[in-house]
Amino acid sequence: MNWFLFNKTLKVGTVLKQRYEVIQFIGRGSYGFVYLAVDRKTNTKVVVKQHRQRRDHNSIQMLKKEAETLSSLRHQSIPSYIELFEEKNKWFLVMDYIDGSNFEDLILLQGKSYNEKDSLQILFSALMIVSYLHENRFLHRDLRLPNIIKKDSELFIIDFGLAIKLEREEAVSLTDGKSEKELFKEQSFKSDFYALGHFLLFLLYSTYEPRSKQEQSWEEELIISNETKRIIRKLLRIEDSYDHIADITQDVSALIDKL
Ligand SMILES: Nc1ncnc2c1ncn2[C@@H]1O[C@H](COP(=O)(O)OP(=O)(O)OP(=O)(O)O)[C@@H](O)[C@H]1O
Repeated sequence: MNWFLFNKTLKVGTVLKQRYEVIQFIGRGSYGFVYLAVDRKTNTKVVVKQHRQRRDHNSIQMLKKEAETLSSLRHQSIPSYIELFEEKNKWFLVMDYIDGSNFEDLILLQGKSYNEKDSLQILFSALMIVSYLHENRFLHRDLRLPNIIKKDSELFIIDFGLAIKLEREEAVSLTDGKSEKELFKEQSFKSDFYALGHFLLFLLYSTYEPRSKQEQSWEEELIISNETKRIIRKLLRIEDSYDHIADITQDVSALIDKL
């Protein structure tokens, strides 16, 4: 197989299934290409993900798994599944397009900054969506800045490529010398809590102005309340971790009211 030709991206103007017209190439993900397209049937913008042939992954399987996850979720803050299809030996997944900006772009490109209260309010909105996932026994396992989108004042979570349905939760306690990667990917709800801890830290760092040339720990660098520090420590499992998402939501909401 000619890998290069197989992995060529679609041209703007290509119409798939006589329905989806590619209008923009959005990006190259770990296992596929992502396009913005217009659904001629509904005249709305959609996202089309195309698998990319890789020697080391079964990208078709991954795309199918993402389609299965998306099709079993229904939430106003998660893109709706439209369809999965094969055309000319390539597989495509179509979903709603969320016309907003992800937090990586908001902070790094647009220079947005979030104070302690803003950051906790954003975390609270993310927790509402993750609660829905966890209630349905799904773990997202990739809650990073590029996968959390803000559209007007609403938050959305995208990219269910690594999500899994948890049949049986791994018993996990403290970090036990695990690497960051292992903590993100663990088959436990705590892996999403861990990612949300990092998400909160990134939001808080958006207002950070270095006061010393020496690099310090986040607890020394960030000027935030002890309560927020404690929430982060628990999310990152530096101390007694959270067991249930409802406990996080409760702590965050009580603290927002206080600040
Ligand atoms: N439903 C969507 N609405 C808006 N933008 C989207 C949507 N899905 C994906 N994108 C955009 O395309 C980019 C890549 O998509 P996605 O993260 O799902 O692909 P991936 O192959 O899993 O990538 P990665 O390796 O970065 O995880 C996202 O960062 C986002 O900018």
